[in-house]
Amino acid sequence: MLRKIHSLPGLIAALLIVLLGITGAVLSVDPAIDRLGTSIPAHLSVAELAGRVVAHYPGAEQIQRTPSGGIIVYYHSDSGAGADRVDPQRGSRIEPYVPSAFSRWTKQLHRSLLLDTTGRAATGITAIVMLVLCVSGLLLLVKRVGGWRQVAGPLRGNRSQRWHAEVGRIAIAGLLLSALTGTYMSAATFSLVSDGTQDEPDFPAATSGGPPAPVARLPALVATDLADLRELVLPDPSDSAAVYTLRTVQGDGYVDQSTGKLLVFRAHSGVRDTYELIYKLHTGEGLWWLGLLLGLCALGAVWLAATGAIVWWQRQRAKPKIAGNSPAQSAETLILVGSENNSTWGFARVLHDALRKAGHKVHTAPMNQAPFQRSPARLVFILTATYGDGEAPSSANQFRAQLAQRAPDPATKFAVLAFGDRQFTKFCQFGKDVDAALAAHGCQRLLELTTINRQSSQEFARWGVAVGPLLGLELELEHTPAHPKTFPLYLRERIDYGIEESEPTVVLRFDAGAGQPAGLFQRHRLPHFEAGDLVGIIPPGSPMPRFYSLASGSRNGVLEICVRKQPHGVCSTYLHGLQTGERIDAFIQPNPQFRPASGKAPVILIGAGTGIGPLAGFIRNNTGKYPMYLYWGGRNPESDFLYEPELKNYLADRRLTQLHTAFSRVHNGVHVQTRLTEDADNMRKLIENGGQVLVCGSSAMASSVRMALDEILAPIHLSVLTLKTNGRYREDVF
Ligand SMILES: Cc1cc2nc3c(=O)[nH]c(=O)nc-3n(C[C@H](O)[C@H](O)[C@H](O)COP(=O)(O)O)c2cc1C
Repeated sequence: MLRKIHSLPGLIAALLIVLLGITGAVLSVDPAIDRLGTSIPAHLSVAELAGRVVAHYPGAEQIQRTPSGGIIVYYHSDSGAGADRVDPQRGSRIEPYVPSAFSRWTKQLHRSLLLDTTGRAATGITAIVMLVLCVSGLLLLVKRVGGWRQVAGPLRGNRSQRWHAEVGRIAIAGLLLSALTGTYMSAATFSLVSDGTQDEPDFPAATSGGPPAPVARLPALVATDLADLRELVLPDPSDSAAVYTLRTVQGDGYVDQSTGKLLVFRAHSGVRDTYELIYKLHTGEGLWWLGLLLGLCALGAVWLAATGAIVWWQRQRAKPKIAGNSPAQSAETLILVGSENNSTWGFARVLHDALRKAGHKVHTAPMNQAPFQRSPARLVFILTATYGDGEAPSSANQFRAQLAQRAPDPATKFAVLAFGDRQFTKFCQFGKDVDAALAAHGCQRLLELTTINRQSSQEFARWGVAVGPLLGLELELEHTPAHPKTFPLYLRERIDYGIEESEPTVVLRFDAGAGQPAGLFQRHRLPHFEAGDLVGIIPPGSPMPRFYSLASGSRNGVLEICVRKQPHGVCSTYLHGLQTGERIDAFIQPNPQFRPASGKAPVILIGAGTGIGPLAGFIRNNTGKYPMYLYWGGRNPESDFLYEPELKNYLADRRLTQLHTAFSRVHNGVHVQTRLTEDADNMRKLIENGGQVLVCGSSAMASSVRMALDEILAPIHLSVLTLKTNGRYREDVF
């Protein structure tokens, strides 16, 4: 619902938001330019200024002070009427005052789209839409990150989602201010609220009628500071009944031209002061720095409209399209889906199709629409993502409450397939909660809960292999989530390890094929990537990409991965068989969470086996020589000390501060977690100094490391969970 409130009005008003954003940003520069060309004298009275101006302009009719402090004189002379910007110190001309036609046009476009009343109404409605977008966007952001406390924390999601949320949270205050003030000003334009400008003072009933005194000596003007002046309208000297009209920040009045007394004065009402404050806060007039900030936020609105449209389109593309969905009333099997960004639906569709092909009558629906009461189905598959910080995704946020009221028949068998990301502290938490809730209602598990990390096609296929026999079927579940366009890579170099241990591991270095003939629009250039990102490689004969952590960044000129040959592994066997010069097809999947934080705090890198790849990449790119400590576990130093020569060079040139290795297949062999425990004092010191931990390797190794570190950190009242919550513990686990 919240998402609909955010995306629908956003999409409808997107073009107007873009237009108002651009024109608002252009206009925001005016106050700063105006302020730049203005010198503001301290403690000058209106009388002094007017005296100086009149000396240079005997035909002066009006003196105006702009919100930025500039002084404009409107006058008539023998050559006609004119307006000049004047120097307040001398009263002499600086330059003719010619308001910019472009600026006026932009203002009209911003206020009324050059369409008069209809346009004003449209911009007013856009301001209200902006208000709705700001509030709903903020609530969505809070939901996304898992609570108000995490609002400033790291953002997750694909690139467009992250950019949308990142710019949104930076610009929200400015956009909210612009939207609120814009809405109020529109309401004032249509007299829905008062702006207080109608409260004019009454013209004085009588004046002294005496001869005009020099303006510089009129007491009411001597008593008015120039900083308070808005406008002084000078009287016609030939009319003895005429008066000065004085408009100031505090109010408006009339001054006798002979006695200089304030004949009438009417202070501005609270309504008027409020309107003027709102006007100032919207335009930045008189607050040039605020104007510039609001201008940047207005550009942010343009960016948000563009990225918001992309995010919406991506979500539409991934929307569920389930063919042959049996009615719930006749279905034998239910597939219930919990999803936020729709990718889980792709997996659900593959399961649906496979079961249908095997003759099952399947009904697939969002978890919030679980038809337990309407359906005779006694087999339920739950495929659900986790969102926020361990919470339900939007299509499942009512599920547990509904379960309490309308639970499935206890004879129902169920299996939960939980989608998540190991980078989160609460990995697949919602799936785990649902699994426990169904069991608590007496339903039987068909299979233990299975987790799928980062939409892994392989893990999904393995789950199919496990589920199939329980249903008396052979379930071949092949699903490849949409991936970016691939690019060719050519093997430039390979370094083989582990042959003696019969555990072949190879470091492969690819380039973009500088020596290959280029097509018309082809460039032999690697796309941008960083060490720690993932490369998806599509082996021949399988549409499923396999992901490998990158050991280099594109700035290193090569794409480097470290691959261990897996028994029966389709892709690892393919990669191990590659000869230099051969081509593969690949794409990059950014993994921005897995990077060393910039700065001087120590970085503790922990890995085993091929997990050294991205860690070696981080050290290679540590050109600032910040403290980096590597703890790495291998099998045998003779055969599989991966990156040995490079690591020695990094130690020598201080890109690496300390290297701790652990080998398991030697006399008294140990694993990497043992090294950590041996070095516990050092480890505690590094963490107390703000250290960050990056772990890469198998999930078994990562879990042993977590246990060892929890023990090491207990005396200083810290834990892996606390470090994870603070973004100081990151894992890349396979
Ligand atoms: C903002 C955000 C928050 C997430 N929070 C969690 C989480 O707390 N635990 C977890 O295991 N996965 C989390 N994930 C990962 C998703 O569950 C995972 O990417 C899932 O495959 C997305 O499925 P969907 O596209 O159907 O929503 C989060 C993803 C995003 C974008």
